[in-house]
Amino acid sequence: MSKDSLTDLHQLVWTALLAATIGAGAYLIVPIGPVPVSMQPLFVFLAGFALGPRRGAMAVGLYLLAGALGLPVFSGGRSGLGHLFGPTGGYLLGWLLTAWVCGMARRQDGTIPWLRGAGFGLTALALLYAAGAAWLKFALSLSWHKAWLAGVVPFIPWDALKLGAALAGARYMTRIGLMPGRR
Ligand SMILES: O=C(O)CCCC[C@@H]1SC[C@@H]2NC(=O)N[C@@H]21
Repeated sequence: MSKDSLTDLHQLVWTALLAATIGAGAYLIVPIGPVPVSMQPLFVFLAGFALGPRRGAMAVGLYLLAGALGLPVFSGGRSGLGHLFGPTGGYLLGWLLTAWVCGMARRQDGTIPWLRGAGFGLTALALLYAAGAAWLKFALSLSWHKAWLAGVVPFIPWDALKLGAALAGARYMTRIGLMPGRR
């Protein structure tokens, strides 16, 4: 097998693995209202940081496809198009962009400097909140203020921690040579 095909296979395995971990994170939730605190974003951030923009977004795409087709991978083990386009649909679809923007922190040589990672990560998080809260507002006919209170405020400290953990995790995985190189 050539080195390029091995790299492709390695990337494919990690893409599938990270898609599966996002699904596993859907079972680690704290239901606090229409939007739960969940571990899914940790793995979405990790997919972006560890795989880069294209593969990171592919991992999320794979995850969304699995959920849309009926696998119980959305928060609390839910599934289906009804949930994908339900009140939390803005976060779910927004994760494609989240993973992409986190992935942009990854340099050509695979390194992710702390500051660069934090910059792209926080930008990704702000975009995710904008998509998630705007969708929530229209799905549940909330005021902007209520959408902000239910869809953004309670998550900020936890998501900041998840972002830091994902960044540290991706840097470590890259440093020990666990992540596939670029083609
Ligand atoms: O219904 C789903 O499967 C998606 C849940 C979305 C949860 C959002 S993601 C951003 C924010 N951080 C959390 O921990 N929960 C919300």
